[in-house]
Amino acid sequence: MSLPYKATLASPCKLNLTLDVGLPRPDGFHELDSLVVLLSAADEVTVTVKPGPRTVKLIVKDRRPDSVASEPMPKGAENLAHKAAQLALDTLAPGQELQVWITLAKRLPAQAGLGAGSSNAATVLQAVGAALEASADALLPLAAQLGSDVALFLAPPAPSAPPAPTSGGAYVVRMRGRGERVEPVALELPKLYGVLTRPAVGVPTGPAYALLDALPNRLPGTATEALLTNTGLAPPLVGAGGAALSNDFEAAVLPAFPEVAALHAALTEAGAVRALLCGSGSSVFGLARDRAHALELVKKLAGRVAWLKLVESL
Ligand SMILES: C[C@](O)(CO)[C@H](O)COP(=O)(O)OP(=O)(O)OC[C@H]1O[C@@H](n2ccc(N)nc2=O)[C@H](O)[C@@H]1O
Ligand SMILES: Nc1ncnc2c1ncn2[C@@H]1O[C@H](COP(=O)(O)OP(=O)(O)OP(=O)(O)O)[C@@H](O)[C@H]1O
Repeated sequence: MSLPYKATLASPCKLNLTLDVGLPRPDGFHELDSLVVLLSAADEVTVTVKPGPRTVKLIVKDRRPDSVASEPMPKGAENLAHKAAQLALDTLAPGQELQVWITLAKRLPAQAGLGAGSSNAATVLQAVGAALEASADALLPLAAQLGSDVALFLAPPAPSAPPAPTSGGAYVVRMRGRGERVEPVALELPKLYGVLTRPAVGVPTGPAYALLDALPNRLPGTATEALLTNTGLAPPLVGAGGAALSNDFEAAVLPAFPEVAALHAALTEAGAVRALLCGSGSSVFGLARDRAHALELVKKLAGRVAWLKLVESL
């Protein structure tokens, strides 16, 4: 262990290309089946691990524009980045005189379905894990304790997993269980471009699942399995009008949140190949044919939506 350790890392957001949500389990969580890519839009996390009295110190620099900054951003022990550091210290270095200092430059909106808080937690886990020379396998159970979405942000994949695509395509993860079971998928997806948008309102995750449960006679989607089995290695995501993309939350969240539905419609009207709700919302992704098309969408929508960003898959 070589201390002090210091790293500044991008903490990216995610996009569920498919999101099939099962019926509620006895523990209240929902069984998921989802294909996920990471997107270029990111927060920035600087982590320092050094000898000293056991403490976790967090500085949050809130860089979110005012238009999407109304959701609370915990600055102390409630912040997922702080929780991740505390959990990593307690589990990986019990009793050792070590401290973790974190600076979180927050750019991504919260309550957006982008998993930004989960990503922050995973980034901190990775940094503290690297400082303490912990194995990737040791971090996975910690991720699951912090939130359902945290594991998917723990890259690189386990050594036993198939390699990520090498042709400049997207790195795709299949997420199952309540979200904690993740495996890289050898899908040769082209790099995806699009515009990521968010209305002024956020959608909290728990209530979004409750809205889904309240839909009468709801049948969980099967888009993930269909995409993997029917289209083999080259899913025509962009070519087929984005028909392979799917999110079960759209049927519940769009009718309940008019601002989200309006944004979804605005993206379609602006010419996106497909407008897709991000996770449980409130962000909406507009899929573009290529980078030039994504830029065109940004120009059309600029000034009309609370937050937007040109993004590409990682
Ligand atoms: C919608 C997604 O973004 C899809 O990737 C995730 O499922 C959200 O994951 P997350 O924000 O990490 O969720 P957690 O913080 O673990 O849980 C928040 C709440 O969402 C609900 N929840 C979450 C995950 C899941 N598989 N089933 C659920 O029912 C539960 O009510 C839970 O209390
Ligand atoms: N580091 C953090 N970044 C963002 N939110 C955080 C963080 N730590 C705690 N939170 C709390 O978590 C809530 C939701 O965070 P997050 O951004 O992960 O939700 P989300 O965009 O809905 O993502 P998900 O796709 O996981 O549902 C916020 O409203 C905030 O109170």
